[in-house]
This record gives sequence, structure tokens and C-alpha cells, in this order.
Amino acid sequence: MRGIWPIVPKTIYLTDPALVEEMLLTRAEFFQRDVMTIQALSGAINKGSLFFSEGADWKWQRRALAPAFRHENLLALTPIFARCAGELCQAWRRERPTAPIDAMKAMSEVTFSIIESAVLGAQGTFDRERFLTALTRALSGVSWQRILALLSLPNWLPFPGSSQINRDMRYLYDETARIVAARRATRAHTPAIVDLMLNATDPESGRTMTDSELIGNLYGLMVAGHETSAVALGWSLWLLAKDQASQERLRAEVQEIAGADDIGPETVERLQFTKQVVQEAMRLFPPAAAIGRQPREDTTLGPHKVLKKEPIFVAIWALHRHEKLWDQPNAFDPDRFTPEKAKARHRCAYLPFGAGPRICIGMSFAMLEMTAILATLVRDFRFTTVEGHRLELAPDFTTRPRGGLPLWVAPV
Ligand code: HEM
Repeated sequence: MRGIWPIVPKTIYLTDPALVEEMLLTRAEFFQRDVMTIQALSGAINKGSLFFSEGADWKWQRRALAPAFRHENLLALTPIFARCAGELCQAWRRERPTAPIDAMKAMSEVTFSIIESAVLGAQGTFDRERFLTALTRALSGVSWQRILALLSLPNWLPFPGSSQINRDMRYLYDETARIVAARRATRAHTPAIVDLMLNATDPESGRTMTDSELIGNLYGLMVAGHETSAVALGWSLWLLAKDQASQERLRAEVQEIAGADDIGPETVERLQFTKQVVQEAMRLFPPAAAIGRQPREDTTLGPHKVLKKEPIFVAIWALHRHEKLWDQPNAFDPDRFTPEKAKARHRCAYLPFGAGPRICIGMSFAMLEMTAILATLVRDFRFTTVEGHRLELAPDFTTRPRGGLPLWVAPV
């Protein structure tokens, strides 16, 4: 895309999997996170965290966090995923909703409970209602921050709602710092991710995380770890509500594999069709619609010249609906993700979690979590669409639609 020199820089959008592979995988070290993303998403709270760091700083934080995201550790979290989804089922059974539920809001609450248990090690560590409200408001400023970044303006400039957002950010910082200090004081050795982070030592340098790295990463995991999964689950439920045959098929799979038992480490990975539904939902509605990079020096990408610092975005939304890569790209068809079909595809045609060294560290966490939640909810409840509802897309920090996703929910 041409820029408006000198105000808006030229921006490159990639929809060719071969070029994406070159940038994210084969020549990843030539490209760093782009300034636009950094300016739009980072603040005092998370500047030094994994997502925003580069070079040796990034490498050691990634190494320090990696053990917490090992597959066997994550499988052990499955009962937490099932319990949190089960609590929502109980609430729906108790309340018997007489009006449509907002699938996005309901999923945010479940995934946030999971973050409280799996990352912080306990629920009720803080005022979740207040924290979630502040977080949602803070994330709503991302569109404005993007505009400021696009115009190369500093991100402290005021915009509508910015003084409330600044107060929210202050509160989120203080709360996260309070949690870190409290955990430091208890010196616990639990499997909660916050404790693994507190106790992480770099085997090469012996370095441990500073308070500011801990606060940034904890905040980063709370944001990245709940909003993206909630959005993917919300879309999964909405797509299943529109496709009752797939919903029935998913329900039958869960009943056959888990019966009436909670989804556990031994069953979650056998729920192949459930996983495919989540994958297909993230193809049609990737929670993060783009991934940004910029070259460290003037270089080439395939046959194209790119200049130092020129922003380059992998246009995930466009890639996932590209006519040359997908048959009937706008149709919902979870069978695109059978293991054979997935293997036959270019490895950079489908990238909800990115690819290469900076691939989402929470990918396996999210896949296990979303599969367990979707299986638990759909086994017990039927989801149907609300007549007359008009979907309004509003890509922001994630692809959360404006006004939520209303659905009818009824016990099976
Ligand atoms: C459906 C759920 C999720 C989606 C779609 C998603 C997507 C992404 C994407 C696209 C990136 C950027 C990759 C890149 O720049 O190449 C990313 C990075 C990251 N994600 Fe996720 N994510 C999800 C869940 C999670 C969870 C559950 C966690 C942690 C609990 C998490 C933590 C992170 C972190 C820390 C990074 C930065 C990694 C780095 O720079 O090394 N994400 N994610």
C-alpha cells in the first residue's frame, strides 16, 4: 500500500505464503517486530516483555517462559479448562437464560477464569470484574493508538476516551505489580505460570526476571492469553449455531469419546473434530488479523526490494480467505483440517498463531483450552442464532465483533 509521504509510511501486506515463509521462518533474523505494532500495543506496563523484546533479551525470556508451556505441563491443566467451562454450564442450567447470551462476553469470562487459575494459580486473586472492565476499556484504545502510530505521532497524545484509558492502565499496572509482589513474598513453587516465571533462571547467564519484566510478562499473558482464545471460541459457537449438522457431529464426538465425564488429559487430544471446528473458526475469523515486522536493514523479500523499517504485515485475514489457497474460502468446513488435508497445505497458508521463532508461545495452551471448553459446552447445550441479528465486524486489538455475538442457548 502506498503511503502519504512524509506522514504515512508505505506499508506492505503479504498474502503469498512463500514470502511469508521467507519473512517469518527462513530469514526471520532479518526482520524484527514493527514499530507500528509496538507503538499501538505497548505501554509502560509491558514494554520490556517477551512480545516486545528483541535479540538476546527476547531469547532469554523465551527460554525462561518455555518450560511453563511444555506440552505435558499444559495437558495437566486440562481439568482447570474443563472445570471453568463446567461452571458456566452450571450457571446456565441454574439461570435458564430467557434472552440470548452474548457468546463473546461469556467466553471472555471463562478464559479469564482459566488465566486466573493457570497463570496466577488461584481464582479471586483480585477484583476480576473491575480488572476485566479496565482491560476491555484499555484495549479499546488500540484503534486510536494505531492511527497515531500510522501518522508517526507519539502515543501519549490525547484521543477520545484517553484519560479514562490512562486511569485504567494505571490501575492494571498497580494490580499486576501487587500480584507479583505478593507471589514474591510467598516464594511458592506451584505449577502456576507466575511461579514458574518467578523461579526461572537462565541456564547460560544465571539471570532471573526483574520486577518490570515480570509485571510486563504477567500482564502480557493475561491479555494475550484470554482475549484471543475468547474471540476464537465466540466465533466457533456462532459458526456452529449456523451449522447445526456440524454442531450435532461435534456433540456426538464428545459423547463417544468422553461420555458424561469431564474432558481430561486422556480425552482432550482425541477430540479431532472439535479441534477442527476451532481451527476452521480461526481460519474464517483469525483472532489476530495481521502480524507485523520490519527489516533491520534494506533488503529483499522474494524479488521485491524492501527498505529498512518499512512496515510489512502478514495479512492473515486475506491469506485465510484467499481464493488461490482455499476452495470456497468463505464457507465453514471443518473438514479442511483433517490431518491429511492440513499436511498437504503450504505451511504458511494458515497462520492464526504466526510461524517461526516468534510463533505464539501459548499455541498449545490455547488449542487444548479451546477444545476442552467447546467440547464441554456443546455436549450439554444447543446453540442457535438470533433471528434478525446483523453481524458488525470491528477489527480492533482482535476480531471481536461490535455489540457482541448474541446466541440462544438451551440444554440438549
Ligand atoms: C486463540 C488463541 C491465540 C491466538 C490466535 C494467538 C495469536 C498470536 C500471534 C498471531 C502472535 C504473534 C506471532 C508473531 O509475531 O509471529 C502471538 C504471540 C504471542 N502469544 Fe499468542 N495467541 C493466542 C493465545 C495465547 C495464549 C493462551 C498465550 C499465553 C498464555 C499467548 C501468549 C503469546 C505471547 C507471549 C506471544 C509473544 C511471543 C514472542 O514474541 O516470542 N497467546 N500470539
